[in-house]
Amino acid sequence: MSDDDSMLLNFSTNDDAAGNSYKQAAKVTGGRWKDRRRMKMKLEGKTGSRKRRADVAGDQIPGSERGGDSGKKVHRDNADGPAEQEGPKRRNAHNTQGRILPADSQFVSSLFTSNREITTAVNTNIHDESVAINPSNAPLKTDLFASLGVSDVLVSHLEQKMRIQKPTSIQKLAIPQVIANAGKNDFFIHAQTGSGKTLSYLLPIISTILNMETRVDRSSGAFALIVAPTRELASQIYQVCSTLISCCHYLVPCLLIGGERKKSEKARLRKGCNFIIGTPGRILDHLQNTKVIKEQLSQSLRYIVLDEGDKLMELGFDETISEIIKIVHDIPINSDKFPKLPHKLVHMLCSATLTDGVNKLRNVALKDYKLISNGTKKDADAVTVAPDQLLQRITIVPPKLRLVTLAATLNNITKDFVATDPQSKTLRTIVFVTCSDSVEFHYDAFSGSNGHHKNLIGDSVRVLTKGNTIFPCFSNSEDPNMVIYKLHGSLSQQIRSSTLQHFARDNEVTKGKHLIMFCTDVASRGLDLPQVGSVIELDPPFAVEDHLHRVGRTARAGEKGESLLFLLPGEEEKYMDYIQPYHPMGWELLQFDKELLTPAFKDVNVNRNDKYIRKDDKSSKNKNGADKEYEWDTNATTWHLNIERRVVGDSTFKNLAVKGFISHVRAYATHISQEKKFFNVKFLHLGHLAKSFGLRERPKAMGLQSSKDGETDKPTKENSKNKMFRMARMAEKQIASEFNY
Ligand SMILES: Nc1ncnc2c1ncn2[C@@H]1O[C@H](COP(=O)(O)OP(=O)(O)OP(=O)(O)O)[C@@H](O)[C@H]1O
Repeated sequence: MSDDDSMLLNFSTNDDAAGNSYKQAAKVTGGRWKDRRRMKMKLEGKTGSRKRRADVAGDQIPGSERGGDSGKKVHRDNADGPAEQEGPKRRNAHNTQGRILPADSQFVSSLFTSNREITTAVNTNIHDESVAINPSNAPLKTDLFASLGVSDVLVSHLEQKMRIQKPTSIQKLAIPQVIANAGKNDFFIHAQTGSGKTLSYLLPIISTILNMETRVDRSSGAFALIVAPTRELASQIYQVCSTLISCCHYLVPCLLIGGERKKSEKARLRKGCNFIIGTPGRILDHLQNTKVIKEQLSQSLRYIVLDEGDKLMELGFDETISEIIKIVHDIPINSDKFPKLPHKLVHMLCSATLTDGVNKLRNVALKDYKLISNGTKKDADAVTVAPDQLLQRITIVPPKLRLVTLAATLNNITKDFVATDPQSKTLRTIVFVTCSDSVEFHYDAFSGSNGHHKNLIGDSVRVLTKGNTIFPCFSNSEDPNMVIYKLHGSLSQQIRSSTLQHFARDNEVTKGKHLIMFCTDVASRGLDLPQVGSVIELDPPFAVEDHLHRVGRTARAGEKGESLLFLLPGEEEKYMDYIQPYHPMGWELLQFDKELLTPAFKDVNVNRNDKYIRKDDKSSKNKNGADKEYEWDTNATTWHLNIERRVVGDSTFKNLAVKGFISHVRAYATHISQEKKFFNVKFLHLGHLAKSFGLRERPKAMGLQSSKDGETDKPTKENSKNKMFRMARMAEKQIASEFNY
């Protein structure tokens, strides 16, 4: 990999925004010192000591064929100065064949050249559209909750208030068994994502409490302790529980999660509650330090539920869980007080996927357990598959083109949504990346380009406003119907909760809009968000189980849903064979250029962030003086150039790009060992990958994160590639959750 292999040097700063003069605009601060010096000399009317050939081999000409692999020379030659390279002076340069370029040609970047070849020619797991599909996690057609032993009050509440009429298959299996066998067995509930596992443990617990026909209230003590791996999931379970028991106002739930004030949690515990729901660390903290929680649990506690068991283990909560179980076991049960409740503690473990971690937790937490699974294989090693109705798509995209292909994908989804004349509907898309820094970069890249947005919730939600042209389907005159969100573990708990709430609720701001959330795996587990039409995995997950959980945010409870997985050409292509067993209904393999970029970028005019071209260059107009329409690949290239220009011109954005890139590479090194053969940091083309963060080259010459605008970057002793590998190795040794949360 050469230093500047296919890296672009021919772009200008966004002087539009700054309103600067030509000279100021040419003050490019990024790039290598040689390039900056050459540019400075040029501006001062001096020429460089060494004349280079003026050939422009490999550069793209609008409408010309893609290809060519001689980017290196081109970029060096084109490093003269931003305005000039794309301006009229350079228009008579030669192309690869020595042909004089037409006067109205523009030089555009080499986004489409020097990319690694895609070797997968045939889809080995074709999704057959002609096969009729029954949604695998949908409610059943004939069964009723009443026949499963659910209390009458709950049944009518479910039907009338929650619009839930029929049980799903896992609920049909779990509810009667938990009601009948509680006290004799523990339970391991294992079912697909979105199949209603939450109700499959809450309904039998609440029904058992209601069916004992003993007067209970908040002072009766806590009957169930429910532990979830993330604060978001714990809050969601708390919401579901609150909604369910709103039909019996005397029952009260209590939420204990990290990030909240312990003092107010203590006060709530003191008032009394019947269900304690929380994250492991905070629950253990209260068990060890808050006297009143033990009083709440003593005598009444009968159920302990560990939701998303594998994630609890993956996040390293095994010791915490063991400690919680030990403390809880030491609290005496008074079976005389509630004789109709189970006489001993019932442990329940829930998971959509089975990992070694779950097996370990099963051994720690469950005794004499019954497996309740709606899988085809009735053993604990059954493979969980993606919901049948999920339309999985996969696209193999060269690293340089990841960002622009993502833009195209989001653009296409929006266009399709707008075509349905949504009015009061809301569409949601979740984009998964591996680390917080990458979330920050993508969030800003897709929302903060030109200040045409409205910030909400401490700037974690941005409503795009008129004039925002970041997506190719928008023009200055259109009102963009997109709201962009970010969610990751480095945000404060308050912001995380408010952002998620805003994303999940339909309101005046979100009505008729396409809501796009950039997030880490913090949103991959258990979250039940309404109308999520698409999930995009821009970065493949750290482990295949996470893939199932991520795609499981859509196609829930029988609804339709689509997901798109981005893979890189090369070793990552083999990942498809690896995940094939999880997708028995097959997938569509999309060609990123024909099926994603072309529909998004053809027949649109991508705004140039370069006023010299737009205002003075007649070549950008057609005979009638209107803007000329370019080929889709030129539009895609221009779109990408706009991002690159922003990186150069906006030091804050540049910092986000550099941090995003570095963290992305570090996170890449933390794929689990079984999957390293597909995701090995050594296979990454760092230069090309940097481009997908809007960087001209990997952040060697950019001084990593330390350089301030206008300052010269300090030379580093260590070769940046080695440094990247060293950091990756270091990161590997650290706990993987750093990147998740
Ligand atoms: N019987 C039912 N009929 C209709 N909708 C249901 C039914 N049971 C649950 N749901 C809805 O299905 C959605 C998914 O439920 P839930 O979150 O419990 O799934 P899950 O199996 O826990 O998924 P995950 O594994 O992703 O956590 C929720 O919106 C819930 O309200």
